[in-house]
Amino acid sequence: MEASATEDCCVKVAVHIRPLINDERLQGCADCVTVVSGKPQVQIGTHSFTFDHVYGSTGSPPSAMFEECVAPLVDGLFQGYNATVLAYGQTGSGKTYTMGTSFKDGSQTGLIPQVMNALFSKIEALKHQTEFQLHVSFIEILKEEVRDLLDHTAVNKSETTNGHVGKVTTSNGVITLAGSTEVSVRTLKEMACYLEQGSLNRATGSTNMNNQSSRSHAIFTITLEQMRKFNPAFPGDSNLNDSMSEEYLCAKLHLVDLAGSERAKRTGSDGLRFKESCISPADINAEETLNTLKYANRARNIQNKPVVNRDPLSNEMLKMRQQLEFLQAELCARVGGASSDEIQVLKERIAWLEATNEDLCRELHEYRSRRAVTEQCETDVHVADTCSVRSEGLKRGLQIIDSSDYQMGENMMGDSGEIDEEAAKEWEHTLLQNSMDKELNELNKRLEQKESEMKLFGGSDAVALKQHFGKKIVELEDEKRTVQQERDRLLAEVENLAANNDGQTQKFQDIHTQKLKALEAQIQDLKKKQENQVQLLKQKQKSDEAAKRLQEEIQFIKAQKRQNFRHWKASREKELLQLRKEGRRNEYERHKLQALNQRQKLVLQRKTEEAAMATKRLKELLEARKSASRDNSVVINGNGVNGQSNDKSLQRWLDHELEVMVNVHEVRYEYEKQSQVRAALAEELAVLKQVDEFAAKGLSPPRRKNGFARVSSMSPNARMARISSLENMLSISSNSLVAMASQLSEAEERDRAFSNRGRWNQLRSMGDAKSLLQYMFNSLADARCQMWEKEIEIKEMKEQLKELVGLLRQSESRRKEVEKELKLSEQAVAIALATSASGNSHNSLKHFADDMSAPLSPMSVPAQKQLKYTAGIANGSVRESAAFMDKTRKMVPMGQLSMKKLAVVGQAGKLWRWKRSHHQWLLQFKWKWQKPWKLSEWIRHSDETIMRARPRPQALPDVIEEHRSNYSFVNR
Ligand SMILES: Nc1ncnc2c1ncn2[C@@H]1O[C@H](COP(=O)(O)OP(=O)(O)OP(=O)(O)O)[C@@H](O)[C@H]1O
Repeated sequence: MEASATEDCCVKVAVHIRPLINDERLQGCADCVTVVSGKPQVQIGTHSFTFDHVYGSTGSPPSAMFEECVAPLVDGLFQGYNATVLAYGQTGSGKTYTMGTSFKDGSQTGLIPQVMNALFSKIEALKHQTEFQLHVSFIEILKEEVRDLLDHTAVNKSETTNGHVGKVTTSNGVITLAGSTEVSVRTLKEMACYLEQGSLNRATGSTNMNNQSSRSHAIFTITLEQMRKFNPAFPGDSNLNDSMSEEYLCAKLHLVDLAGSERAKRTGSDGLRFKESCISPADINAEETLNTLKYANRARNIQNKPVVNRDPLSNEMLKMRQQLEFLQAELCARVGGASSDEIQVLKERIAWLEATNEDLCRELHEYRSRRAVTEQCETDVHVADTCSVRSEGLKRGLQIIDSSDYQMGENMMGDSGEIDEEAAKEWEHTLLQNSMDKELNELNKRLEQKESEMKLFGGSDAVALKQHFGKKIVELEDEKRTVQQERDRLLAEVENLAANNDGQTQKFQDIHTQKLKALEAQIQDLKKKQENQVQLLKQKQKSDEAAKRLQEEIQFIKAQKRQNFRHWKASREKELLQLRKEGRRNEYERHKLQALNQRQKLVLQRKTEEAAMATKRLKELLEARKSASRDNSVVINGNGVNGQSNDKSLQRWLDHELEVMVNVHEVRYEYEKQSQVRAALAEELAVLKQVDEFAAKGLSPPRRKNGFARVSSMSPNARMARISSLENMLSISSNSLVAMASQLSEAEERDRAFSNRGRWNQLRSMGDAKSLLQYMFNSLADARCQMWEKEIEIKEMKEQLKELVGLLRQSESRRKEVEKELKLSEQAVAIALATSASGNSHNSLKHFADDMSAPLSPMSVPAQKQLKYTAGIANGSVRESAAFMDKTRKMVPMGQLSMKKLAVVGQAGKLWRWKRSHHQWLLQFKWKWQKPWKLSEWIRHSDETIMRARPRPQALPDVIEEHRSNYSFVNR
């Protein structure tokens, strides 16, 4: 921005929405701020605000903040413009984080470190033509005190005057800080060191002074002085020569980390150029976030007039230089410039240059298109190569897959290699699968074989086979014997024939010999067959044994299988039982949880409705106030109304104001309550989620305090149901909180505006003031009297409560005593029965029965009567009180009483009436004030007590009666 271009400009405002931090997440906070997509617009509840920039959440990324918002200010610094960057927002909204005021270990996240980087880069680029001097100061403002953070002595001495800076205001309104350290810096490292040192001093002070950081403003100021050298004849020429002139500029960049907005309210921010508004998106901070956004939105209307901070002398010189330039230009124009020859030469030169330029452009174009073509070709070739390689690879892969003796090619490269590798893997897989299939088939075959063998050898066929082989052997034996006989016969014949020894005989002999040989062969054959049969028989025996063994094994396996099945069945049944048990427990838990969810939801809904009512009422009151203030101003400005009606309108106005205040108080109270409820819900949700995480990892969750013990034992389904219910409730709570925050912020806003204008502007005369004061006095007196009455009532109620508690305790102890006695008497009955059963005399039983008819204790508690009363809240132990029972028993008809006695009875009657009214009151009190769940607990407890107590006094007389009338039964 040049000095000549100086114009008014508005303060620019950017909103930085930080993410929810852990603490907020733990509190179950929800995001209540939304960014309108593509626009620098923020929405919270029903409110909508537009800024110059929005970062974070779903706005622009925070990393762009420096370039878009602060870098132009750094550029402006080099042109002599002052600038200020302010971080405004509630405590914990991220101001320090955004500014980087707590700069540590070279962290680059904040704006200040980025400013320093940009500053030094620019200095480096300009140092050949400009001389720079940099100074920094770092101060902290807490209330009215200014503390120098670069003063070593200031550390740990915040109570002393050391390090404290005096404020001096000069005549032209510029504020200078006397005594603040302004250190000269030469390098980035030095500057970073000072920032770090100052941050450290601030942090130290903060610990000493109870989190001062959120209550104090921190200002880091960078002062840039520059001595620019330039040639006045050619302002654009940066070459240094003897005729150089100098220009001095000095500008400051203030980087301010303001105090938490809710603590230190508005500060004067004259001359600010840029403003970062940090906000927390958490619903719990909704009210303050709204206030911040409203304030920031208003800040956009502040107008600034930037001025270059120039040395007056160099300013004057610059003006003169500009004038000189202007005059020179004018002179040139007037004189008419150069000769026509020169112009001609120049024109020719221009034409030549233009032609050359055209040629060059054409060449460049050709070259570019050639290059494009070459590149395209190269690309095509490359693509073609790749394709061919791929297709080759594919082919090869397919060939390899087709061939049965597939081997993976190790030298395959590139894409084809990948394809082949994939194919190889696939093939390998197929092979493996085939071999496994084969193996399986083999096994199946063997199994089948075995089974057929089993069939062959086992079963009833085996006996038949054995018989068959036996028969076969016998047949063979017979055949053998026949053949042997035939042979013997033939041998004998041969011998006979040998003895005869003639030609014919020789012939017969030969025939016989041949026959014999054939028979011998037959015998041999038969022998072999016999041996084979024997072998077969042996084999058969072996197979039989094997079959037997197999059979035994099968039996064993079957038995084992049966046993396993029994075990499995038993374990399944056990599991089922367990599951059923768990199911029942889960069901019970589910019901319990459902009831709890329902109850809590109802309570929350009721609270939310109450809050909504209060909020609505507040809204109406605020609207009414707005229109009323308009009416009032009309009335007052009109001056046409008599004093009485003016008084009335002032009184109405006062009542209204007070009502608004009370309503704001009510909404704030509801807000606090709602926050507490929300915190409790969030805590439970966090625990449940933690338990869920542990469960997902198969770990047992850590032990919790009493309230959360049941969370750990919840079933996953119950947990899920509870989580969803809690989330639902949290969302309701969050909406309610945001709605309340919105109205509270509105009320505060209007109240501020109202207070600024002056609350008492409505009062125009002393008469008005006096009358209103009188009205106020009366109202106050009324209120105090009412308060006094209420206090007395409370006191009385407290006393009654105390008394009732005493009575309750008394009757409780009495009940216990009675129960004890009852137990004793039961034992006595049991003993008596046992004694009578063992043949004791009628007398002893009679004696016992007499004993039983007599009072059980000196107090003669009418046990049946006492225990017969109907169950209910009012019939709590108070009614059982011994005193009350005594009084009841002592009542006698009025006619039988003397006057003296009547007086006593009258006293007793009074007491009795008081007791009765007291019990009625107690009944009402309990119904009214007891929490519903306590009440139901009480009912259950009292019912149980009665149920336990009731049968005994009834059973006891029955038993005695039975003993009295059926004595023979006892003897039997
Ligand atoms: N943009 C962010 N991203 C992540 N965490 C952040 C961001 N902004 C702030 N935080 C975290 O929020 C917490 C509060 O931030 P910070 O101290 O900057 O707030 P503050 O407004 O300066 O508070 P105070 O007014 O008390 O000084 C810190 O733990 C910080 O790390």
